[in-house]
Amino acid sequence: WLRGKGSRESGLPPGPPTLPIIGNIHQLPTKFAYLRFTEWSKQYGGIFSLKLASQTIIVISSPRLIRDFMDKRSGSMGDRPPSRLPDITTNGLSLPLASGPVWKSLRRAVQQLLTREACSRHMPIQQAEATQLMYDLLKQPENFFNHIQRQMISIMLSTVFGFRSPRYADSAASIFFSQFNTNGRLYLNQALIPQSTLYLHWNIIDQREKLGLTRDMVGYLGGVCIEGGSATTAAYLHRFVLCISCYPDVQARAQREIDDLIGSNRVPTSQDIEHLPYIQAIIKEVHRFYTSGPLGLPHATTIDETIDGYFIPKGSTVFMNIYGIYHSEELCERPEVFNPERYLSSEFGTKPNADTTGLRSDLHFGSGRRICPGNHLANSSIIMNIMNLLWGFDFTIADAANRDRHIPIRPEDFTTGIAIGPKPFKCNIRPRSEKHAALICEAYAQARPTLSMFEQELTPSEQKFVEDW
Ligand code: HEM
Repeated sequence: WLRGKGSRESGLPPGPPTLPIIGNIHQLPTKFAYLRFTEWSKQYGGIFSLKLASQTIIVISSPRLIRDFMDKRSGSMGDRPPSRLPDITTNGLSLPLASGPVWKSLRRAVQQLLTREACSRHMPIQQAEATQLMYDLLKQPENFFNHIQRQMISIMLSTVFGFRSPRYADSAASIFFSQFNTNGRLYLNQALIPQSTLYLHWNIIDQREKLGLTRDMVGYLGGVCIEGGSATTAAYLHRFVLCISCYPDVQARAQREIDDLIGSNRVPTSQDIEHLPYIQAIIKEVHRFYTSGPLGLPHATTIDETIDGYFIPKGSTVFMNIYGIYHSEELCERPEVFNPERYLSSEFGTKPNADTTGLRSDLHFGSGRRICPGNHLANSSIIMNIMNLLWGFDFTIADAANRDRHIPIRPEDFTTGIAIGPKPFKCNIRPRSEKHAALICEAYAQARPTLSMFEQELTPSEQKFVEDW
């Protein structure tokens, strides 16, 4: 039964030479696989294959093939490869890893929570939370890393469960995270959460049977939203702070743009973004430069497929090499440089005459029917926070070693978890003027009634924090 094991079957896309039995296992790095995959894509092209013993891995680094294969044939590409450990710890109920009817029910429910229309109902609390972030930065700028995480966890708690987390330490957020981390599961505790505040998740519970959800599935859904939704968006904002601190010219230009539109007599609102093309370009460039999930999440094929004359057997694991596309020298001028301007001269930040077939601006959210269901929520948080931060604060990198290196793009400076973000770093954050600081305090006072609607379940120490802060 070992005969042929590890070797590449004829008809598969090309790839690095294999060894008997193990295939390419010995060449796979344990960390930062996207860098090796990107090197291989330069050698073997927009689609290549690897063998891990008898398992076939397909890596796609061509936007055209992502469109034709992963987006258009999403029905046969939308499964996930089996993952034994997470399946044991979550009973197969974790949406990002789930398959078959369980995935269908969970996906329908999450989409209901996060449609564009549903997200517009979350705007007031997102806006109020973004205002608290400015206020937090005024009061304790050195803790910016945690303030950003708190905000994102709090938004997810409010949108999913109807209550917020006003501070980071000993908060509902940390309790949820510790439950999630220790048990690999997160239960919805109805006794703790009054019906009146459980406005959204309650909808899901109400329709539980229609959606085909068990009580356990509802619990896991909440956990996945909080974990997936907050870690990714917080890591994005950490990457933004890093980029903007290391590139003072970009920061100054963005501030000129926002000053011309808004000045210092009011805080930004969500409608302002339409008139801020350079800031829009910064948002895209941060996604491109430091890709959150460089290989997305793996997909799996449910039937035999052919693409561009290659055979892709049923059960193959397929990665989209988002990092490789965003850092392709064929597509981008000097991809290793943080340069938002590239998005002012072309829609996808590509160089003149690049072949942009199949490119889209949201590759970082994945593909096909598995595309990130949290994209609207993430986008609106990102837009609001980036406008606020550039309007209200000056950022300078505090650590001279980082400043001299210009920008730490080295993979070892990044976390390797669910979403790639910089490890904690020091940054000096100061309000741009006393007038800006006063407006931030005023905006926070105005945001308090919205925030307090989600504060009916605070612990006494959280209550004291809210009163004193
Ligand atoms: C900047 C922020 C975010 C980025 C870059 C991001 C990126 C991604 C990516 C690449 C995938 C895999 C898609 C695929 O398999 O093709 C994904 C899946 C997922 N994301 Fe996000 N995400 C973000 C924010 C959020 C938010 C705010 C939520 C809110 C709940 C969320 C919930 C999920 C879920 C539940 C899945 C699994 C979907 C499935 O397997 O059907 N994400 N995300």
